[in-house]
Amino acid sequence: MRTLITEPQLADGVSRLAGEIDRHYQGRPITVVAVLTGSVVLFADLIRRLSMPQRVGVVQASSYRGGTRPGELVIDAKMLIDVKNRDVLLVDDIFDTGATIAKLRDELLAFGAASVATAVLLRKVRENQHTVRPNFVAFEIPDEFVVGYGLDFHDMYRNLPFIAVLEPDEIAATAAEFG
Ligand SMILES: O=P(O)(O)OC[C@H]1O[C@H](OP(=O)(O)OP(=O)(O)O)[C@H](O)[C@@H]1O
Ligand SMILES: Nc1nc2[nH]cnc2c(=O)[nH]1
Repeated sequence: MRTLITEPQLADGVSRLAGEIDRHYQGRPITVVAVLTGSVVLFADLIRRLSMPQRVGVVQASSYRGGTRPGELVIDAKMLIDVKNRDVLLVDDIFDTGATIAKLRDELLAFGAASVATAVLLRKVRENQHTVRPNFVAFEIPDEFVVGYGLDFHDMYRNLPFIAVLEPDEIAATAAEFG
């Protein structure tokens, strides 16, 4: 695999992201919502760097089940805490097509959120992206399938402390063993 973003670079990026979010909210309380599963590593690091009072919740969204291309987007909001009249910060690991963020944003507004802002670690620079853009982005990356720091392939690699691009032979071997 080829490292794209190292562990120290990730730490700097998350601190930068937290600084931007802090400056935006100016100490106002927020409800931070993690998009499971990919955002768990970013989420744990980010919320500890934010300085405003926070309510913390989760929602699940999944569309890349076992592949490098999106399939049907399934959202499970059973574990979501009440967001009515709250300023919500939705946190995800990556904005690729943007379908996940766009749909979740609409759902949170439909649940009565007062506002919804979105923060992502990575935004892919690619064509055919949703026009709804994330408000806070730590890194822009090229259009390649990445893993690590929460991002998976067949639920593997989420534990890597860096972001890497998988080589074609690793994609084939991982699919053969864990697919
Ligand atoms: O911008 P998009 O094209 O919608 O892609 C981004 C989404 O894809 C990944 O989730 P995935 O469906 O792989 O589920 P996971 O979080 O459980 O890995 C990632 O965590 C984002 O939520
Ligand atoms: N692991 C992983 N999941 C994604 N979901 C959308 N894009 C990506 C990606 O590049 N890597």
